[in-house]
Amino acid sequence: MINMLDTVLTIAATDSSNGAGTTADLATLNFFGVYGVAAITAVTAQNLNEVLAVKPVKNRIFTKELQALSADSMPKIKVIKLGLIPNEKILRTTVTFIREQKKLNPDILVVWDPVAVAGTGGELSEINYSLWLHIILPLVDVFTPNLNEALALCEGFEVDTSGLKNCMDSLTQLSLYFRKLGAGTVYLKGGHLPALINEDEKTAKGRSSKQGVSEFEKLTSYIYDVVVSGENNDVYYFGCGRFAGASNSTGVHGTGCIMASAVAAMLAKGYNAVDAIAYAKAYMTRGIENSVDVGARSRLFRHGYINNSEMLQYFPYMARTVSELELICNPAENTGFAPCAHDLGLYPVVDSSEWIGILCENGVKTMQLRIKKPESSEQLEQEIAKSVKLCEKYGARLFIDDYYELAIRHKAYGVHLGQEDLIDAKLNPIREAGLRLGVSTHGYAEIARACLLKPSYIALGHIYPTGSKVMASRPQGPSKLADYVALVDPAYPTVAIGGIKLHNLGDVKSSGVGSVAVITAITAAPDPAAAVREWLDAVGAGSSDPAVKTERRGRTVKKTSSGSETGVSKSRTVSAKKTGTGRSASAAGTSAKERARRKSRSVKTEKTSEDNA
Ligand SMILES: Cc1ncc(COP(=O)(O)OP(=O)(O)O)c(N)n1
Ligand SMILES: Cc1ncsc1CCOP(=O)(O)O
Ligand SMILES: [Mg+2]
Repeated sequence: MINMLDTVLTIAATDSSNGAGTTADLATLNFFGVYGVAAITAVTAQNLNEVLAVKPVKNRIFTKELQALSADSMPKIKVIKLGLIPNEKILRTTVTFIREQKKLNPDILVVWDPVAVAGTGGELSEINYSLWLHIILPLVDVFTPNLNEALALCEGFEVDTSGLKNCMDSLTQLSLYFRKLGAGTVYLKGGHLPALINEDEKTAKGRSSKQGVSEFEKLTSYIYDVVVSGENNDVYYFGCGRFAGASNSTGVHGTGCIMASAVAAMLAKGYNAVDAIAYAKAYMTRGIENSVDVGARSRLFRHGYINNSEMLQYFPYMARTVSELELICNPAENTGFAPCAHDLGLYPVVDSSEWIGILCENGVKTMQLRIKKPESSEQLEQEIAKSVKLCEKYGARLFIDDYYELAIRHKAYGVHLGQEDLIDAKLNPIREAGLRLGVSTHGYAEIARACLLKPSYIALGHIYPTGSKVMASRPQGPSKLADYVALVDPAYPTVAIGGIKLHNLGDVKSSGVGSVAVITAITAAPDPAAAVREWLDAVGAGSSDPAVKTERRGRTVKKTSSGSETGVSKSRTVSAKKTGTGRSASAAGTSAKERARRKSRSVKTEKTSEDNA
């Protein structure tokens, strides 16, 4: 169903082939469930081989289009997406219009896809954008150039292609150039990178490989996009396989327009820029993998309604450091963490071994020791050691928050780490010691990062306002929680956290989440033992653990005929393997209807001996 109030205005040209331009923009917006309106800047005669003609509309008509669309009789525009602008007259009118709109509504967002040349090669605009950057970029919230466009706009910049690290640093510098000129989030798409690497470098990089995958292969077998966003210029790397099916063509027609429209749609739906980009990339991968070869130079993108139950296989991976990004290039070594029960059930988070004792005695089977201000390192270690012993005695799963080295030393069941913790944490020792890893996420981009690390479970938060932790993001709410669960389940066990109380538990359970983590609902209860029992009745203690360590789910990275690897094959199993046990009837949110729906899904599940237990 389209939400008519989430309105996106596309300012762009028509494309007679409907592969790109305003009609493709409107199609994309439609498939994302937002309402699209268009102000046409030019009429182009194009097909999948070439641009035959570009005819700008008269500035007088263009001005009238904008006037009509911003009238009170129309839904309020939330996002403006800029595509092909053929000449300076139209550009001036556009800039004036955006300034006026931003004055009237400071929340309006602008996405700019700097179209100058068609994918098939034809010149589309007579504007020298380099001269306009300082005027346009301060008005732009998300700037989405591809590498060729970015290099054309930053004359003299040379991308360092000597290895993945240097290359990512170089793309970050290029993105920062646009940020300094005023752009909000810069989303630099790196698909054109291989064309910048010369033959000599190929052999040199092949020899310099340490891990069996040459630097050349790393740079050419995958696509890396760089996103720079936020006050601190936070860097996000998005990586995905390269689509092998496009090798006989110039690519898929219209991807720049469609991608920018998908980002605009997600912004209109209220997602932040980085989450919008993560989801838009998944939409792109699905449409590109299913694109149609009609025997022309470029292929036709295949649109479709978004449906989270099938989107995980198309999701990009996100990394915050280049060493994390390397995991994409070494899929065989990226084996993932030990699996845990698919439904962890009630999951109280407490700050002392005394609390751990109370939980164990009252039948809780999953819990976390989260000590934020230890009295001393000795006291911290003693508390961890004591808690591990208690949980061993009662057959309960104990996750240790943050202190993974102590968790390894004392052989806890698992560790819980947040997005910031992951930047410095050494994950190999956790994996090698067989401890489970739970990872916090707060939206699509962080889920994309969690999926790269292949944790034992994914925590989704914070669902409601919480007084137990200062949060950088907004509460997700139960509807987004349901979307996230539909995306990652059954590939990963899920845990909901943040502000969950008995009065909102029904909505949380309806999402199908496998576990509910709470702090104050139990620790601030007048009778904690009674509260634990009440919560256990409502949520359940979760299912039992898998009997044996099974193969971690992950993308099947297929070799293409040229020998390069691609993670884009249909046969990949990113969402296909459920390594946990079957769901217990009392598991959070698992209604009979929901279980039946999941069973009928076409995902293969891997049974363990306990599935039938
Ligand atoms: C189950 C669960 N989910 C989320 C968190 C939060 O972890 P993190 O983001 O690292 O924040 P701190 O708890 O360390 O403050 C959690 N601990 N447990
Ligand atoms: C640690 C943490 N991480 C996300 S929300 C949260 C606090 C949850 O506490 P409460 O259940 O009291 O809202
Ligand atoms: Mg933490």
